[in-house]
Amino acid sequence: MTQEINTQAVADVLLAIREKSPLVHNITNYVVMNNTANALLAVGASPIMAHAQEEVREMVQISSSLVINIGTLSPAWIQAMEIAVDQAKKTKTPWVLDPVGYGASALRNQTVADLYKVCPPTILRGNASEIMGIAAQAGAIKGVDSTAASHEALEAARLLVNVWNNTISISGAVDQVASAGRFTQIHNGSALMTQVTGMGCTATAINGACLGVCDDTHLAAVSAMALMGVCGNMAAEKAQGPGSFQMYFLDALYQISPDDLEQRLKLEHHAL
Ligand SMILES: Nc1ncnc2c1ncn2[C@@H]1O[C@H](COP(=O)(O)OP(=O)(O)OP(=O)(O)O)[C@@H](O)[C@H]1O
Ligand SMILES: Cc1ncsc1CCO
Ligand SMILES: [Mg+2]
Repeated sequence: MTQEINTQAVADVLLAIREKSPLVHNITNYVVMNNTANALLAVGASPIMAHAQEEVREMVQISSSLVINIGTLSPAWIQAMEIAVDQAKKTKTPWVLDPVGYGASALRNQTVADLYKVCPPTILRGNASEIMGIAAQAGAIKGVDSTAASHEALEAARLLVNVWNNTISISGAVDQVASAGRFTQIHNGSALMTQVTGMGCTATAINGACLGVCDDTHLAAVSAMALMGVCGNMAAEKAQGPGSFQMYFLDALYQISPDDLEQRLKLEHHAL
């Protein structure tokens, strides 16, 4: 279902998360496991972190969405990710991929390719370099500039949307979400977010929460980056540095209201 993308629609997604508390199954990295579970709880979702091959099918079956993050890979985890994605395909559970560090090693590149072979993600959420790397691998663009700004990655996202017909979310100073025919920019956030590890991974987890309550994948992806950005603005007003920013960010996810979104959210829409 395609819905109009505006502040009210984002507020409705937030309220639905708080009302339904969707179970979000995460296979994520060691660095951010605690931060992302706390972020999901603060926004109103229910996190479960589980990566044993023996149980991931059952976890996907009872979850509203699946989040896969390749930040700290090992062979057993990769197998578990493939099993979980296979189960998500069977149960039509929406899933989000965070291709952390794509392009930095053959293992990361191969893992992403193998997961795509099982089933392409409902939402691909990465930074500009990662998205451009995946587009280059898919043959969609010619080369990768590792210092790519998110506007340079938009063309890569457009081509990936054409190949896979899914939603691509590119984070950066301005976040950009691209789906078939639609492209939304989110002008919020704070530079302090780059000084706390795993804010991108947190964004990916929040995408999982939004997908758990919203069938419109573009609206879900925009809502996630809107919540991240506005909470980033709220936290930055109080923080004295990365430590207190992390604390205030978590509080902002817990406290954020439709009014806060109304006052702060800056969305911009374009045709893709
Ligand atoms: N310069 C900036 N100004 C405002 N917000 C920013 C800036 N850079 C990043 N952000 C915000 O920080 C969050 C994470 O985005 P980022 O692009 O840093 O992800 P990432 O590179 O995947 O991070 P990581 O892998 O380290 O977790 C997003 O919500 C984004 O909007
Ligand atoms: C620092 C780091 N290393 C692997 S994953 C991760 C968290 C940010 O993505
Ligand atoms: Mg990242």
